[in-house]
Amino acid sequence: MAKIDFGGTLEEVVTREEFPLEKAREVLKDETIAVIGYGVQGPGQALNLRDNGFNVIVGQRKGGKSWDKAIADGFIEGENLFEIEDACERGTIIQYLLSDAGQIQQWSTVKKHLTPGKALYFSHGFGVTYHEQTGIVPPADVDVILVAPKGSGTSLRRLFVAGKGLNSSFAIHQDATGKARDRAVALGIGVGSGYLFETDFKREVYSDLTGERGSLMGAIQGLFAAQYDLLRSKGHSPSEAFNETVEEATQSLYPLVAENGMDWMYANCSTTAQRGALDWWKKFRDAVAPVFEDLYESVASANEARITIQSNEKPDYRDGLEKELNELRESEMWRAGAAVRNLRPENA
Ligand SMILES: NC(=O)c1ccc[n+]([C@@H]2O[C@H](COP(=O)([O-])OP(=O)(O)OC[C@H]3O[C@@H](n4cnc5c(N)ncnc54)[C@H](O)[C@@H]3O)[C@@H](O)[C@H]2O)c1
Ligand SMILES: CC(C)(O)[C@@H](O)C(=O)O
Ligand SMILES: [Mg+2]
Ligand SMILES: [Mg+2]
Repeated sequence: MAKIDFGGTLEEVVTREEFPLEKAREVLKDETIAVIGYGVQGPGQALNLRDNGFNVIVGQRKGGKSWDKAIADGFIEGENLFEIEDACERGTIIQYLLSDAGQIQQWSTVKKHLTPGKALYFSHGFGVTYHEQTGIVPPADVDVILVAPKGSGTSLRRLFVAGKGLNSSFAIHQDATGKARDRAVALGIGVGSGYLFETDFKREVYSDLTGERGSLMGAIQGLFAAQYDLLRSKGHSPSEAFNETVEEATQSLYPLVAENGMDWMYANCSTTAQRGALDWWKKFRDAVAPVFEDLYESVASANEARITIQSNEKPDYRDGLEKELNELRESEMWRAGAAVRNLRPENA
């Protein structure tokens, strides 16, 4: 593995140079990879694996939009698209990509087909780490591995098509065959990862739940809303408030951060902006630090897992979720956002 200096800490990562696609194909040449679930990660991983030349089948509950999407993506019923149980029987590697709640409900079906020597693959440490809540305890004679792309399945596919690659973490929970590590890394390369860094199931789920509730999704909406609401309350127009809060961030400044880091983005703004940002960022950090402490505690105590599982068990959960997403979409800030997006020259 390549040793990389991450800000002073040496870590080993797997790159495409040392583990090229040809090697991944060799490791998995006799495997049937059954991707179970065709929601968001399922399509990204299944299509990338298929395009990379692996033997992929899809298992998905028949009927409904995920099944239809698999058909639209070229999977053929009875050939490489099956009901979940059928695919689990055929697969030598079972990529368990149902929703985390769906994994609990289908576990007894999947477990039946985990015969000795197969591999059970997750893209999240959730089911195994919170086994007391999920009941997911794999049999001892199968490999249990993880490859967790660090981003949406939509981005995994888009970046692959563009010739780029999302980074993923990987982990080995159980090595029953002596091949678990090679299988995990080969699958990580096969699904289109840019590079792979090692973790374990618990660290993956703790960091992932913190990230998505925090700076990736929850905190960012909170920060945007607080600034937008302030500007509106002080008499600024919606277009001004939205542009100064969201549009400039996503369209102008975040791409600069992605390209060359925060200091470089700062250096490409005025000295006035730099003075202010350098003076204020620590105040924001200190204000939210206690919230992040609460968040991590809620993750580590399994409280977040409990909330996720219990809310998903409600029969009307999907309707409620849609209502909450709609509330966000219909808020003034995001209606202003829709208008702003329409005004981008490329959308005109
Ligand atoms: N969404 C992402 O981009 C993303 C990113 C990284 C990791 N992950 C992880 O990947 C896994 C899959 O996540 P996802 O967001 O793609 O899932 P999802 O919510 O899109 O669901 C995937 C599929 O599960 C099926 N499903 C749900 N409940 C079911 C049930 N009870 N019985 C049968 N089928 C059922 C649905 O038909 C759906 O097609 C999860 O472990 C998740 O944490 C997701
Ligand atoms: C895409 C994310 C947020 O990284 C993933 O963790 C998820 O749960 O969907
Ligand atoms: Mg997640
Ligand atoms: Mg994530």
